[in-house]
Amino acid sequence: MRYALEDMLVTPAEMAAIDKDAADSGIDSFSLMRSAGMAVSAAALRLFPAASRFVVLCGPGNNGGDGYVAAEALAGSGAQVAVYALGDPNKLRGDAAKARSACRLGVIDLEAYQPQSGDIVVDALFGAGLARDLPDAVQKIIERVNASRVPVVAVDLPSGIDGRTGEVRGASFAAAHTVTFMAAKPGHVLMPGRELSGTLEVFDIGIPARLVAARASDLRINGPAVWRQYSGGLRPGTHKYKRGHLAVLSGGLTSTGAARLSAAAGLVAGAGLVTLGSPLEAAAVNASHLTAVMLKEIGTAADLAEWLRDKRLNTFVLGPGFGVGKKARDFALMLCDRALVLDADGMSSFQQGREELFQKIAESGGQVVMTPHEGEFARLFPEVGADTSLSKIERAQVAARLSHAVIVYKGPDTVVAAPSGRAVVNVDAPAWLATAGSGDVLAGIIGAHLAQGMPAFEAAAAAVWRHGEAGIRAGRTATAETLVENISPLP
Ligand SMILES: NC(=O)C1=CN([C@@H]2O[C@H](COP(=O)(O)OP(=O)(O)OC[C@H]3O[C@@H](n4cnc5c(N)ncnc54)[C@H](OP(=O)(O)O)[C@@H]3O)[C@@H](O)[C@H]2O)[C@H](O)CC1
Ligand SMILES: [K+]
Repeated sequence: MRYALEDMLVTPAEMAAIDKDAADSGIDSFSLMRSAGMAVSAAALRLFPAASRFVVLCGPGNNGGDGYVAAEALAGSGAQVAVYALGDPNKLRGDAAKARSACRLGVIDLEAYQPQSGDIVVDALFGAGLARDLPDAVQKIIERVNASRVPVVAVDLPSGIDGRTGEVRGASFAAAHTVTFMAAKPGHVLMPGRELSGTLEVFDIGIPARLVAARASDLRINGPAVWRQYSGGLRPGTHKYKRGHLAVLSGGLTSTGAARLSAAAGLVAGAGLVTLGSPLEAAAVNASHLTAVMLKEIGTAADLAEWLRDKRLNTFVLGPGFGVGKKARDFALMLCDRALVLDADGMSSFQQGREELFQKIAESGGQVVMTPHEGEFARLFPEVGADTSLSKIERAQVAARLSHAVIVYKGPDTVVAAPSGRAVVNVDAPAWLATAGSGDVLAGIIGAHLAQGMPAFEAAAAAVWRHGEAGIRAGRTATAETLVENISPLP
């Protein structure tokens, strides 16, 4: 069996258990620290060959231990190196104490460090063991370094980033590059940790991949490896190939554009047929803008019930521009037993009465995907949104469990979570993807995948990835329309 470490996400607690398993299996933990420190030294030399001086900042734990190994290796390569330590280096324990005594350089107190032009900082203050907010004195040093614009190479994580949540604990270095070990951590992919980590290098220090995989939960970086086994069946010529019929429900006369964007995206993303269900008052305006997308008059719950007698109608998008209120609630409850993307107003309509929706989803066994951004998430799951002890991944997992739906928790670090706890974090979205109508396009792509028979989790994860790729292709001046034009085939 092959374990793909490249897309795995491992929490600091899981990593600590993996370290222990490695030691229990007879692997020498100091040799792991040596590999870690050597990798950091190699990265620093590779990225900054013209540095006048490497300044290694060492903390009180094993992250500091990696720093002493790196400092010794940098000095051994002929570079100028200075080491500054937090706390008394004589109090280091275990492997970190060993690394300190194998380093021939003198150590200066951390607070004395004044960044100079030409310095490259190697940040080995805190890594996976950061347990609380940083002390004020350390925050001051970090702010001093950040203000000086001296480049920082972080060991494992930029000090101050919580590896589980990506949150800043008081202050954090803004690293140019981070070298982490064996697998990326949630803190490297969740904001603001992702931005503050700079470029990320995952270095294999020699822990067998099977030990990592044995402790890792079902948490991944989103990419084709997560859903390729299903996208293969979507290609013309394969025996599973079907294109499905996607239905998108339009809002009233003055808010029809959002649903048309979803419909257009659904068609480009591969749904065989797309029908816009429109209230009569908006039928003319919709008709004047549609060509390949079909139009059907759906104004009332009775119209919808009649339409639903056609069991081939397997997938719906409800929410974009639809309007908040009873009609949206009634429609959503009628659609829970089909594949349903509940977006925007479709979700906001359940700020009150969500229990009925969640129960219906659980009972119907349909494939429901909900796509909240931060504000919608807080409306639908206020108690989860307000729990600051949880990471964004954990909030999405709790919401998925509560609602029985697949949750696409949108943002620059979109998380897709299933009720089972399975989750992916998306990392390919460019900043300019946050443009008006972008969410409507995403809802349409998810709908297209569901219509083609992809399971809800994979349909959502693949859509989020494809939406990000469309953003990259559309470039900085992307609009919702150009996003649709730039949806490319699924890999
Ligand atoms: N397999 C691997 O990934 C390997 C990783 N290595 C490196 O080891 C670190 C993790 O080492 P650890 O000792 O567990 O943790 P840290 O060095 O990050 O920090 C622990 C010490 O820091 C103190 N601490 C924690 N938070 C604070 C804070 N806010 N303010 C002050 N001090 C803090 C903590 O003290 P406690 O009182 O909480 O015990 C510890 O003294 C990993 O990141 C890698 O770099 C190995 O080298 C190789 C294997
Ligand atoms: K660090």
